[in-house]
Amino acid sequence: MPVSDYQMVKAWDEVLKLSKVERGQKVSILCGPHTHPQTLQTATIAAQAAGAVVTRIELQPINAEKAPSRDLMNYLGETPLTNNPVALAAMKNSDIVLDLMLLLFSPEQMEILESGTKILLAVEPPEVLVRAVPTEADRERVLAASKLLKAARKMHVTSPAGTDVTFKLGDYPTISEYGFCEEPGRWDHWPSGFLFTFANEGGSDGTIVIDRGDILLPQKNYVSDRITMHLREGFVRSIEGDIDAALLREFMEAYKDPEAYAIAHIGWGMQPSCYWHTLSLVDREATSGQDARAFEGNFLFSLGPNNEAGGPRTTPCHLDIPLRNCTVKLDDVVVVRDGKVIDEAFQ
Ligand SMILES: O=c1ccc(O)c[nH]1
Repeated sequence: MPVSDYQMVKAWDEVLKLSKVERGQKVSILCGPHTHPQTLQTATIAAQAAGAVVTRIELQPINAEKAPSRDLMNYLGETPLTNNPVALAAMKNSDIVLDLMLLLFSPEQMEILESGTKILLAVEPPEVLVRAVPTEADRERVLAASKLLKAARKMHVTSPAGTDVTFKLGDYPTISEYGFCEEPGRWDHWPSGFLFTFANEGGSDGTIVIDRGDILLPQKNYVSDRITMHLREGFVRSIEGDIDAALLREFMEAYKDPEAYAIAHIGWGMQPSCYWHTLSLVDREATSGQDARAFEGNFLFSLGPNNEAGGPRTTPCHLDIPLRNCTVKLDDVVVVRDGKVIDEAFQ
């Protein structure tokens, strides 16, 4: 349903409080012509109400000639912040940046975070943001799970559809997303509620079957016939299936970048306020698909860049693929069984 400004301001109030935005702090709101006006206006009001010094930084979009669609995650890495020292300096001098434009997987994002500035990404439409306002409980639950993921040296994922893949772990950090930034230098995404790490270089082997009903992002569609990926030494070596596989192959080939086939982040969803089915209810261009990334019990794997975690790959081709009904095992502990999160594993 449509969201009232009052409701959206209250949602921002909660998120800014959880992010410890205090009187006198410097809040920069990064936006572009595609930013949702209600999100921008209510973020500005809530930041002022928190007593912050508020600056809006509007940047013009780039890469339209390179990206196959308007989706914000269709072409990552270069952003309107690239070669813009004026805006970069403003953000490095802020306590928090509310990113309503999307900097994900960009060197500039890393540079801003290293300066101690917090970055909270929020590009979902207001009705999604209001439905999935984060809570302290989300943070505690995701952090409890991340303790196990940090200590794991192997992830084994299976499914009735035929997925049977093993990832060697330990070389990359674990990233927890729970929708707010309470520590300096932290990046988060509202809404979220999931966690992931990146597989060791060359350490991913086996088969991933994207089953009927599983989701491809940024395509934002439910796969209608199975896609089978064979992985060897960290890269997808073949993508087999019918029309969905052919579309995915052509999408990836268009980037002309071998790094597009590299396994990137792997993890699972833990957000009870996000759902598998909602993608069928929203305008595809209005959402970046966070419901699909965060819904409880998915196994989420991605392909492409891993610079976010200090890895060497910066390919602009980034796919996020959440699967249902998987069983995820860390060393010998099952954390998701048949698509259900096993909370006892994190106690
Ligand atoms: O929130 C996000 C969104 C995309 C992604 O690849 C990771 N986390």
